[in-house]
Amino acid sequence: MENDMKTREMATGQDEGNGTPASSGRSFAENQRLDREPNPLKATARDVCVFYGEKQALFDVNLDVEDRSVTALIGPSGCGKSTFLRCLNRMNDTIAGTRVTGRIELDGRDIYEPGLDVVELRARVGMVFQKPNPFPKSIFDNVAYGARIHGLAGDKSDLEEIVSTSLQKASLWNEVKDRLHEPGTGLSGGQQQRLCIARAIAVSPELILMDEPASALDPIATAKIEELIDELKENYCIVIVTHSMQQAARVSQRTAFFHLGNLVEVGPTEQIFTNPQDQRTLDYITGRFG
Ligand SMILES: Nc1ncnc2c1ncn2[C@@H]1O[C@H](COP(=O)(O)OP(=O)(O)OP(=O)(O)O)[C@@H](O)[C@H]1O
Repeated sequence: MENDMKTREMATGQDEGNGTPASSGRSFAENQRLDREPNPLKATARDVCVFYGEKQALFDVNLDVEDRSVTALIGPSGCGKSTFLRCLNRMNDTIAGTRVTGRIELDGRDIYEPGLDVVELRARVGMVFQKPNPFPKSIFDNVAYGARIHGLAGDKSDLEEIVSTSLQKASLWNEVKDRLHEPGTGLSGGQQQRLCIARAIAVSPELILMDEPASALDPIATAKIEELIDELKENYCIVIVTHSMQQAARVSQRTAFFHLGNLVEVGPTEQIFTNPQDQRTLDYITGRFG
């Protein structure tokens, strides 16, 4: 009971020294209702193991990812959160000596099946990294980049439409509409991260992976990204790696706790933070390790 209260306090509280408000002004309970209907599954992982050369980084991970909701991956440093995230769009393929076993399906289709077009997969599964990484191009060209490569725009006005819609969805349009041809790298860190989200959205992904998307940002920019995640979940499936348990509690509906390469526990976020079933989860969320 004491632990319950402590963990509830941790999850609902604000980041120490950060002061980030709860996203969209909604209460913790409203955001993570335990009684909400589960959404259909977007992705499933079954018995997923990852090896970097001889070293095994993930052990038999089984995880269901619901559509139109946010799944947070939490756990101590080195537990395999980013490794798992990268499995979902086969980014691990780009690291020499990496081997993935098991099965990962997106909409019921094995994403590791021979012959699958990885470029197309990465358009369906967008990624936003810890450090904003705009291309050294204009704001417009950053967002237009993927649409051009994938031939999504029939003509110039189609492309302009894609760029403006994506910037609007990323809550950046009003700040940049008069400077679309200035360099993306000239924006603030928070704006750059929203530009990267707009770039990801521009190719109409179904799943968006975010690897600590706010960890390089100040509290105000962090709050904007959290609000944006909250809005995006209405139309997209989002999986986010975060070191901040408060952030996981604010933005996610489901939370998965990793430890030493194992997925220890996954469930509704409120349950994970108030009534975890595994002692390791409890130890982590009460700050005993990590
Ligand atoms: N490219 C790589 N080559 C070899 N080992 C790696 C590589 N990337 C990650 N690892 C190892 O795999 C394990 C899981 O790493 P991973 O980055 O997935 O953890 P994480 O939970 O995301 O950590 P953090 O929270 O610190 O980012 C760690 O032991 C790490 O050292």
